[in-house]
Amino acid sequence: MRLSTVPENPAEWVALMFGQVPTPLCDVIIGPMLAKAVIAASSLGIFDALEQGPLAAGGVASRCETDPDATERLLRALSASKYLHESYAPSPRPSLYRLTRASRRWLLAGADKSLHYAMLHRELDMRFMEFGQYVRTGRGQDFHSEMQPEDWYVYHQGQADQARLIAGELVSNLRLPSGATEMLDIGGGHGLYSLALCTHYPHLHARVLDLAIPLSGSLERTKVPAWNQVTFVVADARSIVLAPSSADVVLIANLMHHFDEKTNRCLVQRVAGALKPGGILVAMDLVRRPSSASGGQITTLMDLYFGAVSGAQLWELSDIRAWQEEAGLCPERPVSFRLLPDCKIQIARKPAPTGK
Ligand SMILES: C[S@@+](CC[C@H](N)C(=O)[O-])C[C@H]1O[C@@H](n2cnc3c(N)ncnc32)[C@H](O)[C@@H]1O
Repeated sequence: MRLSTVPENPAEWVALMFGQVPTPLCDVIIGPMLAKAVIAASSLGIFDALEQGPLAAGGVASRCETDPDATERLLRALSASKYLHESYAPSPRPSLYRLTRASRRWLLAGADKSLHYAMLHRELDMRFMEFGQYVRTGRGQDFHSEMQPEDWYVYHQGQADQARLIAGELVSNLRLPSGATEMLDIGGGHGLYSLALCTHYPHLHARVLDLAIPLSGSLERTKVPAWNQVTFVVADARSIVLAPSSADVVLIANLMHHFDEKTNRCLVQRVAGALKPGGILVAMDLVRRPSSASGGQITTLMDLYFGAVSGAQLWELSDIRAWQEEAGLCPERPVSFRLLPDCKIQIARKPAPTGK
């Protein structure tokens, strides 16, 4: 999938066909403004204000405690961009605005598949997108050490929103070693993958290791019994000592793209030592395609982004498999996520000792 300029009438369609539309202007003017408008609407509670039904701009403004005229501009921009429907009424009656199906599904803070915090997370990302500086110098920033304490909440919650969409698919693609009880979730942040696995495997206990742990209560931990099987530990994956032969399963999800090759190779080596014989390392990440010729707008931009924010990159599947093999693990066939095929699950098993 990729973003592109979509014509709205036959004249625009013809102009686009004949290369007469200045598409770069659409990308750099419309793209950032739309992103900022959706993020602002999410943070101001505009979508939530419309949850119970249509409202005029004045009604939205009074619920969100915002300026009525400015709110109307935002509502009109969101309607033109298909985030809301506007029912136009000739003056003096005000237009009414209501949620589209996509906004109701993805943008209400309380929706099952809410991406509310994933939207706010993007504001945080934008602070680090110094692509020009990165490309000039080749040096990335250090996103995790430069975040402010208040940023961590949005970061963990935003990552959690994304994880909720695919945690079920991750679980259905894993077969844990029989009798598995110990899991490490390295860079596990919000811990939702651990929770999903502990729900599925009631005898599993997961330890989530991360630079910062989510605030208790932020993920409604008390309501779900399997949270009792999950513990959070503040740890740096680059240096933490992992007890030998202590884990049945180690998950490294969306962390390798923040590390350079040497760090990843060393991490996989230490993980291999920490696995029990027959245990598995589950590496899950967006991967780089060998060439951008086959598309991949999402992955190539993310690759640039991780370079700029962490001085690292998306890795090719072959890199991850090579680190696993070098560590004495046996990589299995990779699995792709249904809706995001460039996100892969690469499992590798530690061989059990062969009997004499
Ligand atoms: C992109 S998030 C992924 C979170 C979660 N694993 C997921 O897939 O949704 C990367 C996580 O790795 C953590 N992290 C980054 N560097 C780390 C390090 N050196 N040691 C431990 N955790 C780290 C971050 O704090 C963050 O929670």
